[in-house]
Amino acid sequence: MSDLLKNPVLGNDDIKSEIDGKLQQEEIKFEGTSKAEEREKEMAPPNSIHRSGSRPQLDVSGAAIQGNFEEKDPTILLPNQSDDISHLALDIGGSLIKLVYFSRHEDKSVEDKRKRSLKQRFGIPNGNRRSYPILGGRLHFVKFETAKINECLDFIRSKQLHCGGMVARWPSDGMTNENVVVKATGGGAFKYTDLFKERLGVSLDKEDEMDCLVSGANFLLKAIRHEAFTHMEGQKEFVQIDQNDLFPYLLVNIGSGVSMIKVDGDGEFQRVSGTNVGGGTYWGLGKLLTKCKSFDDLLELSQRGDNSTIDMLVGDIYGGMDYSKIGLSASTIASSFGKAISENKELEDYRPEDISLSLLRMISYNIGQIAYLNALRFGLKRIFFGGFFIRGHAYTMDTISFAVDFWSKGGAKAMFLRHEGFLGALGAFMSYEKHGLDDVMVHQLVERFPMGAPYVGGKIHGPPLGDLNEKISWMEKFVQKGTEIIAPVPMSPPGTTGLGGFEVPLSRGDTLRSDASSLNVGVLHLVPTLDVFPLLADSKMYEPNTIDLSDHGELEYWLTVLSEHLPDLVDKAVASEGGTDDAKRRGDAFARAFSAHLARLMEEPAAYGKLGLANLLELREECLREFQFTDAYRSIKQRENEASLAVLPDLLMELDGMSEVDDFDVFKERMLGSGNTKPPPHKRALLFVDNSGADIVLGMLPLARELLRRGTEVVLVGNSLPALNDVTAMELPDIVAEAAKNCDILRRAAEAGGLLVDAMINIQDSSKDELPSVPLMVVENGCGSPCIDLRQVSSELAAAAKGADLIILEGMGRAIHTNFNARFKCDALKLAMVKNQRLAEKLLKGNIYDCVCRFEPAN
Ligand SMILES: CC(C)(COP(=O)(O)O)[C@@H](O)C(=O)NCCC(=O)O
Ligand SMILES: [Mn+2]
Repeated sequence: MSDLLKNPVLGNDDIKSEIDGKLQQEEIKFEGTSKAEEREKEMAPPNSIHRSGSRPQLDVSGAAIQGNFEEKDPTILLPNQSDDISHLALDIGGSLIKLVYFSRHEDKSVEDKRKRSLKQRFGIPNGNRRSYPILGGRLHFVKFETAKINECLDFIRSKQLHCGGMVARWPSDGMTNENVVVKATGGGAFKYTDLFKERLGVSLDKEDEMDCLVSGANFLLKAIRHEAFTHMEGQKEFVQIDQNDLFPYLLVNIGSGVSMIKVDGDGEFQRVSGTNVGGGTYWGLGKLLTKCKSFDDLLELSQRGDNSTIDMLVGDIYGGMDYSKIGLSASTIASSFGKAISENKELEDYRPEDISLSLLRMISYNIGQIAYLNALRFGLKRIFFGGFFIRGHAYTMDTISFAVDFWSKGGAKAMFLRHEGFLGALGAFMSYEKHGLDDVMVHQLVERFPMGAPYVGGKIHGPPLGDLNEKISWMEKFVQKGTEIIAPVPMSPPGTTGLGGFEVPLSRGDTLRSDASSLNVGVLHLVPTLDVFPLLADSKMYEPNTIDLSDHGELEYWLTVLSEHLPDLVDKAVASEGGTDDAKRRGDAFARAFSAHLARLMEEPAAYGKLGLANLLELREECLREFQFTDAYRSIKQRENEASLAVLPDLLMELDGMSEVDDFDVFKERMLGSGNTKPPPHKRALLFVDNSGADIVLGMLPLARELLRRGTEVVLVGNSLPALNDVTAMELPDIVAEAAKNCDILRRAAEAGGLLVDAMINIQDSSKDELPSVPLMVVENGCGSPCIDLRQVSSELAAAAKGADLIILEGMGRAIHTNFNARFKCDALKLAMVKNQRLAEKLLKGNIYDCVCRFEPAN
């Protein structure tokens, strides 16, 4: 099916950088429009990323009542409000405060003529974004120690999370906090009511803890693709939950104490059991026995422990033998802490490490066992474990998993949740009447992992980061201290507890993570305009990534490739911002941040969820944007486009002079037919374009022209945000307009597609009396990466796809790294140059710079 050919036109990454004008930084302002903002609006690509300014402020200019004036509490819209305004919910537990807040951003997408004409053509309804409730923004997850509640209050104040959200109540309470009510659950919601009123002026609206745990868990399991995972013998495996087959399940929440809840549906549950031996027990007893100051220290200690010095093992009783008749190996714990009774030792004679591990195993095993017995009692196959006791700690999870596996004889599996500690807080958030999350779909959520935000799923330390400058300083500080942020190093095999039965861990220390410093929780972006690409043959089975990074060798290889490319990318990024000192400082911070991501992923590949190469490449782009490099290749792209446009007329002449277009068997037959049969042209082709310059101008546009000539409508699908030298949807109309000056076919089609509205002035050979042409259109794909995950594309692409019967995916990122194995409902052509020797050999049995042309006709 796959042919390898040489093609000099596709792909071009070897381009030198050039200094470009620096983008002015965003200014937060209250009224009017600053020059900086006007400039940014002009330059911002559709749905451009938000550039966070300093502290969020309310801009009440232009405030207007939405809906009925007679209503008691009408909604007031703040049209000029441009920064984070949040909804906040809290879970105040005995040990930790968990906080979930939502920040909404101004919709910066530009409704230009191209978009208006697309909307008409594809029947996209106006305002597919609900004006209220809030949707389109970010969900943040933050935690604090309850003992340091003042830090939490400072954080809320500094971010103004207590200011009541996007709506103010009319008319009496306006923008003051007086009648602002914050949803809260957990015992602290009662205990700290007065403190919140005193310090922040807000009232805590108490929500039932069990209600919250269940609705938080249900939301996560339905809305996040890789939320649940199993953890056995050090191996983490993500589990795809079928939304329609979620219930019933047992939810085990391990906080200070433990609740076991049988969940039968949304809001349908029963607390069937629990145990008072939980996280508080581990911490409390551990503190007394080891003098450890914190839970995390205690957990850390356990990693160096050997519990056999203190636990009584089956072998201790049976003279080193297994008790195989009842399935107990010699190394099975017969009695936790049991050795202490027969030895003439005092507490000081035991190592704190051993005590901590013994305690951890005792408690985790006990919870796992009770959970399984309850699952058995109610015939539940699935058990999900949450709560901050787990802390992503490999040993804890392995111990719980072992207990469930052992007692169920392999019939039941323990599953864990990435947002383990935030179930209650999320549930409290869900209890706001209008939060907009009720019917969020998996494909509308994108998780991102911003760097430099110690409060975002990170360790509890330092003041909240306000702006980019603080973030950069934070990165610099870490580097100076030589801690945490380290360059990628050759890695050891993925961590394993080597549990292999309920035995002494074979490996510990470095390979066992306590994970207290990185909770593996990112920021959840809600993007209501994302859709599943409707032409996927089977969206449930679709896997965008071709290369599986769970293979250790692949992971190491690609992390090294990205690490080696970093200096060159930083040079380009800094040059794209004028090479100023500020740009250099940001470039440095970006390099450190991205290196830290790579180091983190080397250490724990599944830290950010299921990892594929596409995620890595996207992470790099996101990281660039985080440090305000909005388009590192901007001037390089421009120069390449200009150079290519200059030779386009010659190429078109050459192509027109050819008797037959270079082609391959099946595609050729589909396009040109054989013998006397002339196949009908495709109705509409979607061309997923890739790079700027020769790639688009001399490759994809001439291909589009051939299709148009045959009467096929052409939709050019470009990126929503810049990524490397990829051409964006915003840039395409100008490129097409330039190309159209040399080509009637392109010109008429672009005109018919609404692309040339403003750009028709200099057309040299326009004749007015031509027949109307099939249209050439441009849509954005919803991505800002060199790869594309077709489960999450823009609504305009999804709409355009509905009438398409040919898909052309072009470029290494879109056609090889992702979608190489994707199957579609219609004809699909995958074209790419392979710019990596190893990939060329392994995947295609070819060589670097070979080109792939893969044609897969519709079934
Ligand atoms: C980043 C890319 C996917 C972009 O390729 P494109 O999609 O533009 O063809 C590709 O250049 C890539 O995989 N680069 C790393 C390969 C290497 O340098 O070996
Ligand atoms: Mn590209």
